[in-house]
Amino acid sequence: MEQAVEAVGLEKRYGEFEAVRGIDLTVRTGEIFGFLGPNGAGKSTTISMLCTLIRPTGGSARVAGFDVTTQRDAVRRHIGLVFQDTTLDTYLSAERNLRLHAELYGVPRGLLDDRLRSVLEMVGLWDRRSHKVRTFSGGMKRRLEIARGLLHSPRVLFLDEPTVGLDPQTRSSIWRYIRELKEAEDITIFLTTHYMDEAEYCDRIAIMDSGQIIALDTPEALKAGVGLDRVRIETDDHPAAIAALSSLFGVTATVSEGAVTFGVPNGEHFVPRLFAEFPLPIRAVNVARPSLDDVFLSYTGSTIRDAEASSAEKFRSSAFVRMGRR
Ligand SMILES: Nc1ncnc2c1ncn2[C@@H]1O[C@H](COP(=O)(O)OP(=O)(O)OP(=O)(O)O)[C@@H](O)[C@H]1O
Repeated sequence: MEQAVEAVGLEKRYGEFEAVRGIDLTVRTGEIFGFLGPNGAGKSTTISMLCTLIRPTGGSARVAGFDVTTQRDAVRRHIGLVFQDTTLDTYLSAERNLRLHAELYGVPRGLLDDRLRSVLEMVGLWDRRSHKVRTFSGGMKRRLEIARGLLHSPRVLFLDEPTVGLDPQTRSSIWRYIRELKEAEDITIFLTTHYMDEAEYCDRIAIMDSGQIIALDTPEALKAGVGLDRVRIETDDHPAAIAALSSLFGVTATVSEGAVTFGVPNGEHFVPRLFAEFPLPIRAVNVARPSLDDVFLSYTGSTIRDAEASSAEKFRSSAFVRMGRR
């Protein structure tokens, strides 16, 4: 069976700046594939190249079997898009928006009514089909966009940050639809997110940082690869605690978010030893299995949140320099 997405050395440069640095990637037909990374990592740029919205400056990619540079129309006919900014006509009804899209994509008339009903039912909007979109909440609009993206039965559905800006309840309902979709349709879903918890729902994820894929596997395998549980302890004397941890157990600890933090291979076996042998009072202890944030941390040395904060900082200081130069 052909792969849903295949990229080889895919690259996008803006002048000197390499937004995407020659990535290799294969997405299997039928999987939910997530692209995870901090703001500015290159996720949207990659997805835009795969959707033929921007042209690569190097490498190649095929989507649904078609080349994104030389067979752009064929790629477009076989994909659905849901992007961050809404492109719905809010003065029209939900159904009208979908019918316009169907015309654009040449959905056969004989199939349209059934298809319209099935996608609107899938996202729970069949009863609201005749309402104007401007009366819809943010979550309903996003669901309608997902329905629209599916209307022409695409082979690959691209979702760029499908839940950004939505409240937690709406986010989880969007995810319910995405998972149901995978059961109901013969489709591959390729999405970007910077929410760790959402990446957990994907069959496989690629973690992206500074234009490169730094890890690619199932969420479980990536977390298992970290190999260490994270232990956090609160004490009255952090430097003494760090020294004791090093001399007694040979672990290297640091202070993170106000607690002494370190990794050990088997957290639940380590904690009883800690209480038995540790020379200082322990006020609180917390043990956690590795998260995807720990995966990111182990590859890049910083958390996704820190990476985003530092890229925002870089942006602010370059804006400041630009302003100063005026
Ligand atoms: N048209 C452009 N010209 C110059 N630089 C660009 C352009 N588009 C994107 N970039 C830069 O490319 C880098 C990657 O951007 P991209 O939007 O792909 O990141 P992202 O991972 O999708 O982040 P976000 O979640 O914020 O969209 C960023 O540093 C961005 O500033």
